[in-house]
Amino acid sequence: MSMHESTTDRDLYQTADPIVEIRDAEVVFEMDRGVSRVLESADLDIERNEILGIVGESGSGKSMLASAMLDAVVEPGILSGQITYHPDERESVDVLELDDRELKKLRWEDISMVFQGAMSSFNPTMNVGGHFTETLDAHNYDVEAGMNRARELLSDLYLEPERVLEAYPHELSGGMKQRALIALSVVLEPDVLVMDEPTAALDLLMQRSILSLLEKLKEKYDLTLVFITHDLPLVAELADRMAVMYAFQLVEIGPTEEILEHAAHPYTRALLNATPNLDAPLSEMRPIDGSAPDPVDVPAGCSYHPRCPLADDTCVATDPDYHGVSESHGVACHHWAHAAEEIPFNVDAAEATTGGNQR
Ligand SMILES: Nc1ncnc2c1ncn2[C@@H]1O[C@H](COP(=O)(O)OP(=O)(O)OP(=O)(O)O)[C@@H](O)[C@H]1O
Repeated sequence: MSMHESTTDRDLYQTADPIVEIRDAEVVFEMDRGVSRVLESADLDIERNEILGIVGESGSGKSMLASAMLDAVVEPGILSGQITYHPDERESVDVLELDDRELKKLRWEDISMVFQGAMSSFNPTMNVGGHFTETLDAHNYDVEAGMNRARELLSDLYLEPERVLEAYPHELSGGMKQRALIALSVVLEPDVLVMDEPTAALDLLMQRSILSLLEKLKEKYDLTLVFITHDLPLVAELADRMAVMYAFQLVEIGPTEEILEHAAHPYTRALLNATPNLDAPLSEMRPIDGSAPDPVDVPAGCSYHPRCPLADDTCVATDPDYHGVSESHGVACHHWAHAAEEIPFNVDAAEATTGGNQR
């Protein structure tokens, strides 16, 4: 898929006031068994103050996209493309041109990211308060003012500030640790908070309560939120827009409600049909037939063709361009216009996207 053919194509992933612009972002790993392209020509805007959900199966490249945004792709991965951060409408920062010191600043003070499994990144020998003072100190912030902000954030997240600041990581439950980590991630007042699988290690009740707390935090502190997840119900509930990844590419982008009701990519429709009910636990999801491609051996043409019921010779031969389903809804599929008709939502998915589930 290539998304830079014409102005019309660009309109599909461009937003009015982007805080981050990702253009033609690619990540490759040179492996013994060949070149592994784990992010392919990704084009995406993150709109100021939106909640964006990035969804897709495990291994589809979601974390790579997030790491690319912060120039944080692990060695020996090679990132190319253009990442631009706009602190405000008129200012532009070329993220891939920043030196180490500037990058460190960007990653805490502008675009903060909670990595997958980050709860274990707390230093077990340091109490939670120590993590806050160390972070504030490392960035030359006024520690006293910063700790006041930390206390306020912790209490916004329904934690007892003094108790939590004195506690060592092992003394906190998973949910408490996750909330303390969120407070730590935003203590230096970033504009954007990127969360990779923010609730994966938590039970369902804790997941939902953390999400509603994040929503509150977003309003109070004017944050832009990006969720990377395979939890479709989470995205349905929270995100203003969603981006769907399949095989290291963005295959559909648009307003969440529009995609839930009129998904135009066969993969998105399969993903929605695999979710029995957007309120149901993820464990009840039915798998999609077939398996995701190996990054060293991605099928030619449309990479979804081996699993797609609509695939024909065109799909085998040609990588689809981006098409506009509406002004703000784009899809990379040759057969997008017939997808809804050919792949109807099953009853559960239809119920979940139209009735029953108030979004
Ligand atoms: N250090 C690495 N070296 C080589 N390949 C890697 C490395 N890290 C990840 N990959 C590969 O990159 C691809 C995309 O991985 P990524 O973690 O972005 O997927 P994901 O969609 O976030 O998956 P998950 O939901 O499981 O976190 C996968 O095929 C993965 O095996």
